[in-house]
Amino acid sequence: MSSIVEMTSQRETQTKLKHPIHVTSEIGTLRTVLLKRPGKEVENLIPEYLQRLLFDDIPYLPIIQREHDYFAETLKNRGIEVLYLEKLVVETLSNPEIKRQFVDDILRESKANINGAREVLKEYLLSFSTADMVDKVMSGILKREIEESKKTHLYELMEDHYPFYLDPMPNLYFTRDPAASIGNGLSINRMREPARRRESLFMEYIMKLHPRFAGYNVPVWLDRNYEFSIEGGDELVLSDEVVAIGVSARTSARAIERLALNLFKKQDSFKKVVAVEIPKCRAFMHLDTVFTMVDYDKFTIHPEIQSPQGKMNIYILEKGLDDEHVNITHRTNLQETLKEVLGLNELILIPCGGGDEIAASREQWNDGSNTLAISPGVVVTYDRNYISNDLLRQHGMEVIEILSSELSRGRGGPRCMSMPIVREDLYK
Ligand SMILES: NC(=O)NCCC[C@H](N)C(=O)O
Repeated sequence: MSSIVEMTSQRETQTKLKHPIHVTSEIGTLRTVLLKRPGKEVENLIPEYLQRLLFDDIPYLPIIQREHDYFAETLKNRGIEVLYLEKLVVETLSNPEIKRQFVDDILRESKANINGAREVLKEYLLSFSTADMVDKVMSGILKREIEESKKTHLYELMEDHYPFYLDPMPNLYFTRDPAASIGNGLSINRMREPARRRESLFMEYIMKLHPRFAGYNVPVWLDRNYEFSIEGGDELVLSDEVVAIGVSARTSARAIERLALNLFKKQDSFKKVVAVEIPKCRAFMHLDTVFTMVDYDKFTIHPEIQSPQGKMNIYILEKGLDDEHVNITHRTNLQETLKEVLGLNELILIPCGGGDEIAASREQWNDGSNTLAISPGVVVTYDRNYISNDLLRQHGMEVIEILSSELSRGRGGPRCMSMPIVREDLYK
């Protein structure tokens, strides 16, 4: 855990920055990013519950950690400040009263599995140091961890039935999804899948109570109590005026419209929200699994999101007559729509896997389209997607490859594993 001195100096750095969150594009030079190092939560994945926990296989912990450390080092070597979610949460909960409140909140949201065991679990969690308690909450609590004598319900004694009181949160290393920085604020998301819904509680606490963010009135464009779901993998900040949002298996049209209304009302630089409908399937769970921005005028795309005629369902939302209405217009051509909203004459879509039917499908499954831009034309990608990476290079990109054998098993790539906190503005 950081010392007060470290936290004070973090706060001084932030004061100089004026806005602790500042993201006005997908590609502006990345200054600060939030990651989560995969931990014991990954070892609590078992075959019976893989699908429910949104994994396709069980990563090998020492290797996934090594690969993640390599990712973090790659970013640090480029001068990017890396913040860790787990560390921010521990710092946020340093006050015992806040820690108790957090334990109450997390247990309430884990209600499906704890039923009558809440008091016992509360006592159990509070018996740990804050760092160990946070680790427990993230990695899950097994029924066998609680003394037999404290179990008063039949379901608690059925060890071979369902093993967890608190489910593990193995998707936490995909920091992109629970919250998304947009302009000087963020959306703290109601996540679609029950397996991930608790994840955004951490960000709510951090924004309200961590000294790096608390007291700066960081605007929350949409909070996690909103009834319709949205996830950060669908939220792409194309410029300081335009946000693209996927209408996907995870993100609802209603949440997009509400976010657009709030943005237009409260951060008036934003003029357009482009809603891009993508097929609702596991491989394409978010817009950023099939489409990312890599340079001012270049994007990756998985060709399968377009019809054979190259058509899609796209809607542009703009400020309406009053604060409760948006104007909506329909488009069908992604390339033309991007040119229109970004004011460009030319724009290149770089197809995943070079557009080859097999390579595109294989590399998209392993997040070949999911690039993290760290400045215009410089992207971090998985090494395994060699066809897509070569094609990016042929288009003049600098491609920084990271290790990907185990990280990719969770179905997310470098963009999914990172939440930009501060990016430099683009030159206009
Ligand atoms: N932005 C992203 O596409 N994130 C990847 C999330 C993968 C995770 N296993 C999930 O299904 O939510």
